[in-house]
Parts: sequence; structure tokens; C-alpha cells
Amino acid sequence: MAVAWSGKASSMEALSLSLSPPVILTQDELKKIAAYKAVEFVKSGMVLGLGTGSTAKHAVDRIGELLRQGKLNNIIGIPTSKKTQEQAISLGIPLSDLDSHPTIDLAIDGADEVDPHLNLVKGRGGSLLREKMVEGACKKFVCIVDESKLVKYLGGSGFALPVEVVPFCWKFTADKLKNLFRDSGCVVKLRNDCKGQPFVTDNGNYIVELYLKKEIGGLQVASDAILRIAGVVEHGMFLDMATTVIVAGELGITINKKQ
Ligand SMILES: O=C(CO)[C@H](O)[C@H](O)COP(=O)(O)O
Repeated sequence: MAVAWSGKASSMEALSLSLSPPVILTQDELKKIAAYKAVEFVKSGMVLGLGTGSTAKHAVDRIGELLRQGKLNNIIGIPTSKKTQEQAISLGIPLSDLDSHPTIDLAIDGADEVDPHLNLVKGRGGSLLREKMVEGACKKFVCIVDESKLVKYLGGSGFALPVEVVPFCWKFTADKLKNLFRDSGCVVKLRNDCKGQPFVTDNGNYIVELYLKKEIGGLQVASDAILRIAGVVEHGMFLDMATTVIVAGELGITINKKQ
């Protein structure tokens, strides 16, 4: 659903795609357009954070392709999930980790929601902890989305805000989270996998999903309060982390830069 969205905290640069006659693009094609645009920021010799999800997958594919063609070289990738690690290995992208490369030049990753201040919700793919560690260590974080991800406020899509919790007494932790956001009509659910079993993250943890009926207000305050709960490992709000958000929509690409 399209929402009125303006990158308030950003400088915006609209790029027109030459699409004449008008073509209806699928959501996946829009994701690919955003991903390919982001890869234009990649230069040889960079240490790159490699995101997770269907949008980031296009970026990783493109990086692999450019390496194969010799148009990029000396790239080191830091994957944000086991799935991305497998993809990168299959493409021949040299990999490392944060222990060996604590500073990353550029990370490219998708998001589930983007608000007008370029704050994000991430982690519906279940990789939010590694994503936050990697993207928190980068000089530039380029977020890539199709326009369906734009929201007026975080939680505004009606989909879940994921919180990674330790499996030990997860219900106790989920109740604490529910109480924290009771004024926002918060409903909590444990994420299940396709077999109906608790979804287990790459780090051996569970994901509690928060469904919010109203805006939660001060995001930094909410973030701090979530992280103070002892069973919480990390949450999916990425506040003030994206330096650029590339949005692909039916009318073209918009590049929103943090000012
Ligand atoms: O945060 C993520 C994974 O943990 C993804 O970036 C997010 O869920 C967006 O996914 P997609 O690109 O498939 O729409």
C-alpha cells in the first residue's frame, strides 16, 4: 500500500528510469533495481557488509557478477546470516568476519519498514542481530527497498516488529515486552518455522514478534527499554543507522541521504 512519505531527514535525489512505454514492474523487479543501484556505490578494495533477504540477495548476486567479470576486485564480504554466507561462497565472494575486519566500508541490506527519518524495521527474515552488528560497524549503510516498505511511523505497516530473545523462559520475556507496550495495544507472538516449531535464529535464539496498534512514540526510549529486559538479545528497530535509503517504485528510483 502506498503511503504519503517524505524523506524529512534526508536530501532526496530522484532518478528517472527510462521506462517508455510504462511498464508494470513486479515487487521483485523493484527490489532488483534498488539493489543494482546500491552496488554502484561499491568500489574495488572495499570491505562490504552483505545483507540478508530477497532484496539484499540481488545485491550479493550483482557483486558476485561484477567480481566474475573483473569489474570489481579485492572485495571482502562480511555476511549478515548463514544464508548470505552460503550465497556469497557459491558466487566466489571472499569472506571474513567482524573479528578480523571490525570496520566495514559499506553495507547493503534491505528493510521491512522505512520511516521518513530513515529509521528502519529489519529482521522479518530473522537475521536482525548479525545485521545490526555488521551495519553498526560500517561507515556507510545503504538500505534498499521497494516502495511498499515506506511507512509513516515504525510499526505502521501492521506487520511485526521482531525482537530476538533467548529461548530460556521466552514467555516471561514476551510478557515483559507486552507490558512495555500495553498502551500501544501490543500483541506478542512467538515466530514459528514452516513446521510449526519455534523459529531458531542463526544465533540459536527465538524471535518474539510485537504487533502494535498505535505509534510507540519516542523510538530511542522504546529501544532502550526493550534492551533493558534481561532475556532480550536485540530488537529490529535500526535507528539512525542507514546513511542512504534507495527506494525503487513505479515512477523511478529515489535516493534519500541522511543529512
Ligand atoms: O531484515 C531483513 C532480514 O532479517 C531483511 O532485510 C528484511 O526482512 C527485508 O527482506 P526482503 O528484502 O526479503 O523484503
